[in-house]
Amino acid sequence: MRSLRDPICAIATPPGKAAIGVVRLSGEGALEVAARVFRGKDPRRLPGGRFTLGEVVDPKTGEAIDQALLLVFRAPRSYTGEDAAEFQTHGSPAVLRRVLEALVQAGARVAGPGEFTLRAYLNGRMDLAQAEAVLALVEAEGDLARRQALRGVSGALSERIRRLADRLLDLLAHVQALLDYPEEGVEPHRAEGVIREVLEEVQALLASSRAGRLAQKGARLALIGAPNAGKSSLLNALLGYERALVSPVPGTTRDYLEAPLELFGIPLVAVDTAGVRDTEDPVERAGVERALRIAEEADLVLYVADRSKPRPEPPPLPWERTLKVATKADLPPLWEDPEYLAVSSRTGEGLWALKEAIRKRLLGEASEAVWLLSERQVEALERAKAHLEEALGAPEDLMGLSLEEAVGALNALLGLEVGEEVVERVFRNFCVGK
Ligand SMILES: Nc1nc2c(c(=O)[nH]1)N(C=O)[C@@H](CNc1ccc(C(=O)N[C@@H](CCC(=O)O)C(=O)O)cc1)CN2
Ligand SMILES: Nc1nc2c(ncn2[C@@H]2O[C@H](COP(=O)(O)OP(=O)(O)OP(=O)(O)O)[C@@H](O)[C@H]2O)c(=O)[nH]1
Ligand SMILES: [Mg+2]
Repeated sequence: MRSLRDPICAIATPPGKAAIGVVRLSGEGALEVAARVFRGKDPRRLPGGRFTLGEVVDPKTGEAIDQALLLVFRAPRSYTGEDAAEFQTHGSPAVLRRVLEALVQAGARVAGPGEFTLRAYLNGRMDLAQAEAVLALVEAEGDLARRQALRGVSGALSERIRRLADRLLDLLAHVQALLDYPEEGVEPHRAEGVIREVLEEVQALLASSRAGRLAQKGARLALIGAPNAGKSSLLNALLGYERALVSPVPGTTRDYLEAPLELFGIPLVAVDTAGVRDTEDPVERAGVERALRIAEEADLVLYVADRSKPRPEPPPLPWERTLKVATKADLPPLWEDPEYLAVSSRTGEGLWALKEAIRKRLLGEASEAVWLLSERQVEALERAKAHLEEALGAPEDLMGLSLEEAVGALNALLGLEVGEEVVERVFRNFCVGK
């Protein structure tokens, strides 16, 4: 791993022009480095938590690069836990690049991805689960992902994991006592009760991981049905604006069409497709084949059928991830089926219920308390689960071993006693400057 205390610097704001840009600096000697590039009050004499207005200058030539606000942080009261500084300049790429160069000339090194947060972790400012939550927060696209990630950053998930580990450690102490002093200690069936409770919570957390992934990565929602069923109209109704062409002519949508749609904070891509029917027209055929493939690949399919026409024969669809929708509910129905949600794109009737149904199908009943935020966290909990299951059936002398392994897995989730490779892998995914 790289040196862990030397001064590092990075542009923290996104590439491109903006009103303000931020360059961060952190590490031992950061304020000395800052002093070499700053004309104004001496950063070395500023107390932490203060800012001052001055100029960033080229340390070799003294040329002014830009006006800047300088923020000073003093260890351990900073994001990283080290001495740190931030330069807030005008947000032009030309300025930010020069400020970064100046800092490098003054003795700092350009930070690797996630290196600021890595230091925050190594300095005990946050655990590994919180660091992953920082990553998830930076990457959050929908409001749900943002909310979940923020809970992780503030330590709600870590707190839950720590409580579970504590319970197992208590139990472990009892089991040990039982072995050492067999006449006292715990009844075996009490141990089983505790393990079962912990196991249940672990399983609930694991069940939340699917929802967490969905909130982060979003989902694809495919609208499939016969020509003229009202797919494009439904897409427009869900979006709230006229994205797709609608007409009374069957076969209006020839190729598929994608539109981003945020539903209850979940980032979705809704895909409108060509109406599915047997046809000789090669172009239309290609569209139909595409539609069916899109259904196969979608996270959720809306099978759309017109209730004001004779009931159509449905195409082959992945029914376990399909919601059935009966459209044109404002017209007199020719058929009814309680499995179908009746909606009208024209009046908006049933639209809210459909959105609710989509949310439920995607997120399941996952409680919104805390969610797992990475594959690594899922793996750690899977391991904890396996060892807890092992402990359930085991005689007392072996139960202790399995409990220890389970505690180890929970601790690993928090980044306690994990190897360098694990830590490196977590931070590799970060962006530079975080
Ligand atoms: N300009 C700026 N904005 C930012 C960050 C940053 O690093 N810089 N953050 C980066 O992710 C987030 C805020 N996270 C932070 C967490 C702790 C400290 C910090 O200095 N904590 C000290 C001092 C607290 C105080 O003075 O009240 C401490 O906790 O001791 C700073 C930012 C979001 N906004
Ligand atoms: N009354 C009523 N008419 C609707 C409703 N939804 C769609 N329509 C009409 O049904 C016809 C077909 O709608 P589209 O949305 O283009 O149907 P589609 O499934 O996309 O059709 P293709 O692209 O040809 O596969 C249009 O004339 C719409 O105005 C509805 O809720 N109520
Ligand atoms: Mg259409």
